[in-house]
Amino acid sequence: MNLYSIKEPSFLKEMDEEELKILAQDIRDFLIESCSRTGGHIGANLGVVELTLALHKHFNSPEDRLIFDVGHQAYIHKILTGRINDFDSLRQYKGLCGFPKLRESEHDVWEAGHSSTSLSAAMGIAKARDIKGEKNYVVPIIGDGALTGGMALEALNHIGSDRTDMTIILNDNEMSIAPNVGAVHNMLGRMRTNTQYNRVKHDIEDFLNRLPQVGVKLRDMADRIKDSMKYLIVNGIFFEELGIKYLGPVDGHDFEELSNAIQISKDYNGPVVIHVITKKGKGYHPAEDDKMGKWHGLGPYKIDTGEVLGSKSTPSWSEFMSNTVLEHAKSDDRIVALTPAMPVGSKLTKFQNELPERFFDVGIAEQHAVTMSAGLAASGMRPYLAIYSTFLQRGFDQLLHDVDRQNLNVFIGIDRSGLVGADGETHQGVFDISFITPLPNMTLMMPKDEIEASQMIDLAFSHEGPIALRYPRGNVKGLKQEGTSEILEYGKWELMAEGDDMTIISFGPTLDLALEASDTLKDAGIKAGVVNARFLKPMDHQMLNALGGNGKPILTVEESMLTGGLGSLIASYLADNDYNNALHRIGIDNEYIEHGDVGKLLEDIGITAENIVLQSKLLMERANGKQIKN
Ligand SMILES: Cc1ncc(C[n+]2csc(CCOP(=O)(O)OP(=O)(O)O)c2C)c(N)n1
Ligand SMILES: CC(=O)[C@@H](O)[C@H](O)COP(=O)(O)O
Ligand SMILES: [Mg+2]
Repeated sequence: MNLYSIKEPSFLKEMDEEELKILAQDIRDFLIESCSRTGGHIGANLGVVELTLALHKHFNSPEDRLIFDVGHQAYIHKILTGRINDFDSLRQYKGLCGFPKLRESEHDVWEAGHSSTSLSAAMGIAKARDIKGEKNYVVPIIGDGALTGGMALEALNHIGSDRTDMTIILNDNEMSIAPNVGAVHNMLGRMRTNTQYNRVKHDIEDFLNRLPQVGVKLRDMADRIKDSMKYLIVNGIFFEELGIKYLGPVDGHDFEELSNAIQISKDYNGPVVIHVITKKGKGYHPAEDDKMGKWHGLGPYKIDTGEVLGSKSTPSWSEFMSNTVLEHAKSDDRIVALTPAMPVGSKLTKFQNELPERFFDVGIAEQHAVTMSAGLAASGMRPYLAIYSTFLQRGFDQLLHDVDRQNLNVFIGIDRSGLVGADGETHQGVFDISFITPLPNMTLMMPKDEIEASQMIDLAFSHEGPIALRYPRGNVKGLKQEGTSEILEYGKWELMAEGDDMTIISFGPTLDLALEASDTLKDAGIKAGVVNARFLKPMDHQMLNALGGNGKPILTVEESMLTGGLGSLIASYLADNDYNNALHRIGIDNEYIEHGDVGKLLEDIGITAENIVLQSKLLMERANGKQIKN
């Protein structure tokens, strides 16, 4: 069939297995080709082609609610709900979102991006259904990786005890981004291989069902025998004991098996989990053979070779950070490294290979990772926790309650700080400054380049108390470290350009824009100094007193939320100390920033050299009451 003519999924109801197989192949071919140009989460999607077709065949979306955990595997769902023509713009500026998006389709009933939310969402949606007396199926689709997240386990605890009617699809491909880890993963492994147990269980149930109805007593006894035998033979005992009916394992690439399991679940009154076994990357060799998580999500690639296009010549920030930390760890055996399921993205695999006994991938468990770091520090270790800014949001209470309050020596590498681009509003790393700076004991830094980052890492490992270093997605500048590293003075900002008329204060990558703007402003006769506010906490009060004292206008620039950001902190400091410099802040003003090319997003927000120039002139006019020449 012509994929481009699909408007909604009801046509699937009429399709037989052979037709479905052909459609599955067409969708795979489309995804491999389309993602080769745009990039995207190709691996996860190739694994759920048959599963998504089966779900849309047997359930009636949108009345039945399909809730995708993380949401990175919803491309087939998007195709089946009439969005194939938008795939050229996948994850691009103003284009199709890489995750379910309420405004894109009535079939997207839940937005995500962060993992392990689907079961709690399903519980809320199912409860609302029951209270309102509606009749529909609620179907969360959760991966084996996402199932290890605390929220998912909290939700199972509730769903099982409440016996709320829903069909949980557990998509088990043995992979998180990297190979999945942990005891839940090991347990799923045992369930996967227990097909024999399943057969025995089925035979016993069959035997009991055939027993003549010779009285309640015998029937009760038979049930009890069956219950006690469960411990020996029933697969999925974990779910069954929680009160959730287990069906599986089911081959997720076999339409007949999928159909049978879904039909049984629909007839069952109460929560059911269907354990579906799939192969990540199915049908495309480079992705199918990938054991390292490279094909989980990536940029454009060559289809025939699987070569990823557009690789950079300098190391990524993640690689630089993790390898520098590894060098420290080699000479200090108190240093350990932790990651919540992101060894690939945070580039900790070298650390993992070289010092495996001091490396912990704790799975999708940010809260646990933060508190475990605190525990390590409480026992004299020097933990380094690499965590994406967006995922640290999950661990905020742990950062406050366990790390900061106890003033422990935890070093946090805040990866993907600032805008991340293609993943969009669920993943932008723009809130951490606002939620970290109120914590009394924290130190928070962001370097302008890798040389400064090196100095900050030195400082972090000798610092007493919690300390965090933000670094962006993308690559380091490729600067050469000359001689021995200079020692960074704690809490000191850096004057990068002199200028008597006004001061631009920024930090991290946006400093380059500030320097460029300062140069341009000279043509308009404005001498703008540039300050590198590399310590976001504590701020450099000596420098601020000097700037406050000279009374000249101050412009702040940050790739971060304005509320609680550096500009706000400076404004508060100036006001609290009776300085009345004219001030303007450039940053993100109370909105979520969607997906797209970071350059374009920065332009929209006004984080460009041109806008810094413009705002500087306006600020100078405001302060001096006279117009500046263009
Ligand atoms: C809270 C949170 N932590 C980490 C991530 C990063 N992440 C995205 S997908 C993924 C792996 C999910 O594995 P699984 O649920 O098994 O899905 P699969 O990709 O295997 O289909 C991870 C760790 C995230 N999205 N949210
Ligand atoms: C869906 C998700 O959370 C991850 O797959 C994320 O897209 C990874 O981002 P990076 O590509 O920046 O590692
Ligand atoms: Mg998985």
